[in-house]
Amino acid sequence: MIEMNPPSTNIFDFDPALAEVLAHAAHVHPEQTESKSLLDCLSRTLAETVRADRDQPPFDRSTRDGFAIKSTDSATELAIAGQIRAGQHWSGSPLAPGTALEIMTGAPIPKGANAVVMVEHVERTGDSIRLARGRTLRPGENVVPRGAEACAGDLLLHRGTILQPAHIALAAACGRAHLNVFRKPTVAIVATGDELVELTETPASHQIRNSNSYGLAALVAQAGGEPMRFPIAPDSRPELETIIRQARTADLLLLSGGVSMGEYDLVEEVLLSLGAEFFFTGVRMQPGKPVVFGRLPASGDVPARFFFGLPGNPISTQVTFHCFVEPLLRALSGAGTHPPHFVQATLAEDAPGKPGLTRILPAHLTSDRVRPCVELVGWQGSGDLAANARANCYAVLPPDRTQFATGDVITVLMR
Ligand SMILES: Nc1nc2c(c(=O)[nH]1)N[C@H]1C(S)=C(S)[C@@H](COP(=O)(O)OP(=O)(O)OC[C@H]3O[C@@H](n4cnc5c(N)ncnc54)[C@H](O)[C@@H]3O)O[C@H]1N2
Ligand code: MOO
Repeated sequence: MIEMNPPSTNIFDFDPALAEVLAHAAHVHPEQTESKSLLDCLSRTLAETVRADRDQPPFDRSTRDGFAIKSTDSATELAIAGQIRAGQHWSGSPLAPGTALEIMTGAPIPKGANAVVMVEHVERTGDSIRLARGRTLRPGENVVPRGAEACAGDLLLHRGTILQPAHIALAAACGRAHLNVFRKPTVAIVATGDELVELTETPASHQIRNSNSYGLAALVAQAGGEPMRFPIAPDSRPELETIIRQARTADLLLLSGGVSMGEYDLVEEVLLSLGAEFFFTGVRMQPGKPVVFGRLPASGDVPARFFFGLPGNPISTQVTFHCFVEPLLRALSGAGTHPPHFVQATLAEDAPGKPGLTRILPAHLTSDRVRPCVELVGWQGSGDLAANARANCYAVLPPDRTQFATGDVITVLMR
């Protein structure tokens, strides 16, 4: 699968193109790690394993405010022998038959008790209680036994986990104020095109603001990379070459624009002159058809580097990022091989396919809590950033049909 072909002949269907990226991602094993304080680890990739430092819960825990009793006593009147709050433990003698201990949520179950009856489910008379009429209590009810969630030493978080708030909370429960995470991969972003101006400049009527560098930087940061924005590269071989030589020091190189058929689309030519191998130079998809994926050889101290030439049209740039760049970037950040985030949803309106092309169109996903529904967002083509901002996902229309009908279940690319 991993082979080198002359650029212009290497056009893939969508699925093989994705398989090609994932095949390369599977060989990526970053090594550099750093220790970070726990809250700085959000969205970073864990470079170690986290084990339970003690049983969780560390004691048989009441899950309700109520009374700790022996379940076999539940039919009788019980004398209240004392109270246990969360943060306390019962230092008196084990619960005697015919007695109950008032207990709060989160408090340890005293010896002799095996269940908790909720305070709302008892009738209290002075210092004694009785289960309310019709109430019964099973052994273990409203109690989580010691170690039921995890035993000391159990592996709770795997190396390669992308740390979400749920993982941060679990690491905190294990007493981990710091974690070892993989160093963020650096990603050079080079926008090409003579028509581009930076945000700080006032564009002339024929000029375009360099929005792709910002869109890509945001996508890179969201996907766990460290964006490095380079100056705009003009459509000139020597200047493009100089910027690519500087940018290849990053772990991954992203170029936008200059990959189509035009006379000034020089990106592939310059990459080839630098010894690049090309895995694909186009994908039968829309938008994003001219997308290029390859690798620059090692040069001096700089190891071989993957690169993507992303089409300059801003929605093509973003769609091809989600489909191809993000999986490789995740691998470079230590998270292993992850395909893009696809889900299934029901089409809420008819949608036109294009035989031979996988269409990945800006769309809006809603859910009526029974099933997710998706509808296309009207757009003016792959330069329409306003339509893209109105969308929250992309509808994936496979290449084998001219028409998709309301009610069809289709794939959706999340972003
Ligand atoms: N004869 C053909 N023409 C085109 C083809 C084709 O197959 N045959 N493919 C079309 C498709 S599809 C796309 S996508 C574009 C991609 O072209 P490039 O990657 O070479 O991009 P450019 O021509 O440089 O720019 C396209 C478009 O995007 C705007 N752009 C570029 N960079 C930025 C940026 N950094 N920020 C904002 N906007 C940007 C640029 O101004 C153009 O409007 O080619 C089609 N043509
Ligand atoms: O990627 Mo091009 O924008 O298909 O339109």
